[in-house]
Amino acid sequence: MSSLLIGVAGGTASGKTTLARILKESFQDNVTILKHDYYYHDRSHFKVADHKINFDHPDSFETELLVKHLEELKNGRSIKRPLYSYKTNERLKQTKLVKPAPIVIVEGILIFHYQSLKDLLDLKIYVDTDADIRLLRRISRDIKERDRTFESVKAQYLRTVKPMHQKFVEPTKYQADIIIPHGGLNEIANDLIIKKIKDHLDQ
Ligand SMILES: Nc1ncnc2c1ncn2[C@@H]1O[C@H](COP(=O)(O)OP(=O)(O)O)[C@@H](O)[C@H]1O
Ligand SMILES: Nc1ccn([C@@H]2O[C@H](COP(=O)(O)O)[C@@H](O)[C@H]2O)c(=O)n1
Repeated sequence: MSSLLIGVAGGTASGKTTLARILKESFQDNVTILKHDYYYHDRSHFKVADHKINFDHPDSFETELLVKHLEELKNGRSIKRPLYSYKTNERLKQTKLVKPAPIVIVEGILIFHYQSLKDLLDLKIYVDTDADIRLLRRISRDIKERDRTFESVKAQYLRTVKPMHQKFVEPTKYQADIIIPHGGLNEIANDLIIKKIKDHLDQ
């Protein structure tokens, strides 16, 4: 059986990681998760506080490498994925071995932007959460987990995150097979996706 590739897109802090985690908890070793964020270009020479970097533009990622890795996984071969630090904006020297699995979830704000990536996906899910909720979540998360200050989150949001969302992320919503409102813990939507995955595993 070839792997089922599921793409989970949506704005920052919409609940992509939360959905991927719920699917992983349900299907354990049957699920492998790859984040587009692992493939950010190295920007360790900048500090986010400089507000110089645009992390929300499609060119910020090494998407060709992600596409290559997804093809490898789909063909049953392991890959060594990059490791990335949001704290230092750095692609680390080490890599992590990822084994193929029946379900591969790839998640990221911009994954439906690239035709080559979209073509690989068997199911495209867009997690749709209101911008004010996402911003509130992002402020808490970035301060707690990504070593940011309120001022830096605010400046980055206004300078790049919001305009890039409007220009590049939001339009990809209409590329999705399923749009999940109130992303993160939408139980009905999550149950429907779990059912779809079960059907694939039972084939
Ligand atoms: N339904 C929800 N209710 C409250 N907080 C949530 C919900 N879904 C996600 N979060 C929180 O919001 C933050 C961003 O969620 P996450 O799933 O990491 O989003 P994304 O991967 O889209 O950036 C995290 O701190 C997460 O715990
Ligand atoms: N060094 C970095 C890399 C990325 N970001 C921001 O992360 C967001 C994407 O991740 P989500 O979990 O929120 O989907 C994106 O909006 C980037 O601005 C960053 O701040 N620093």
